[in-house]
Amino acid sequence: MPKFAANLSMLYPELAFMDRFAAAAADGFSAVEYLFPYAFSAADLAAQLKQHQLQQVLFNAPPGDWDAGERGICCLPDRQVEFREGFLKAIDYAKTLGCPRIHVMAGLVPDGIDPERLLATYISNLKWAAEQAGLENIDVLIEPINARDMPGFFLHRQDQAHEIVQAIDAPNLKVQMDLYHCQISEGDLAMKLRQYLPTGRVGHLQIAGVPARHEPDIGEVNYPYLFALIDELGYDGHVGCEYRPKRGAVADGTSDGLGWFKALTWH
Ligand SMILES: O=C(O)C(=O)[C@H](O)CO
Ligand SMILES: [Mg+2]
Repeated sequence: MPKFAANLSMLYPELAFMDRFAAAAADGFSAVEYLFPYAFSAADLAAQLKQHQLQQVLFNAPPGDWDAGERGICCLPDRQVEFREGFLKAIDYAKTLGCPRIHVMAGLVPDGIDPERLLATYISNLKWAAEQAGLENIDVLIEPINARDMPGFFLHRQDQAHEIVQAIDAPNLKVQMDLYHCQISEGDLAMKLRQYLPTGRVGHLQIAGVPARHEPDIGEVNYPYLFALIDELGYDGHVGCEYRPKRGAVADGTSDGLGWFKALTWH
C-alpha cells in the first residue's frame, strides 16, 4: 500500500492550522504536506512535526500574491527577482523542516506576453531553482493543474510537464502528478501512471475524489485499483491526500471521512 501524507491546507478545516498536526497523527498519518508555511516560523512548524512524529514531505514556494489571485510567478518575466528570493526562502524552510521537496507553481498566463518568453522564463527559473535546491539535496516539483479549477494556469498536462523536465534534465527536477487534476484534464489514469512512474521523473503523487475534490472514495475514480498499480510500479514516495472533506469544517468532519484510509492502513 502506498504511504499517505495528510495535506494540512485542505484536511482538518475544522481546526486551527497548528492543531492539524496532532489531528493527522491521531488519525494514523506519519507524513504531512501543505501549501505554504510562511505565516509561521519554521521552528514552530518543526516543533509540531517533532512532537507528533510526523515527516514533512512537501510544501510550495511563495506563489506571489495568493489573496489577489496569483498562482505562482515562475513563468512571469517581470517577477524573476521575486521568484528567486522566494525560492531561497523556501529552501531555508525546507532545511529546518527536513522537507525533501518544494513545489513551484508556474503562474497564470498574463495577457499580451509572447508565450515563448513565458516558457523561456519558466525554464530559466526552474534550472536555477533545481541548481540551488540540489545543493541541499532537495527536489523541485512542477504540477499540471486542471483548467476548470485554475483557468489560465501555465501548466495543464502531464506531457507538457514531462517535456519541460526532460528538456532541463536536472536530476532533482520532477513532476508532481496530482491524479485529481490529471483525471479532469486528460483521464486514462492507469495508463498515465504506467507511462510516467517508470521514468523516475514523478517526484510526488496527490489524490482526491473527482469531480468534487472530496474524499477519494467519493466519485468516479477507482482509487483502490490505482493504489495497487502504484505499488506494482514500485513507486516508493508519498501520496498526498489533497481533498476537501465532504462534511466540511464540522467537528470530526475530516476524521469521519477517513474510513477509506483506515481500511487500507489499520490492521
Ligand atoms: O492545487 C493543487 O493541486 C496543488 O497541489 C497546489 O499546490 C496548490 O494549488
Ligand atoms: Mg495538487
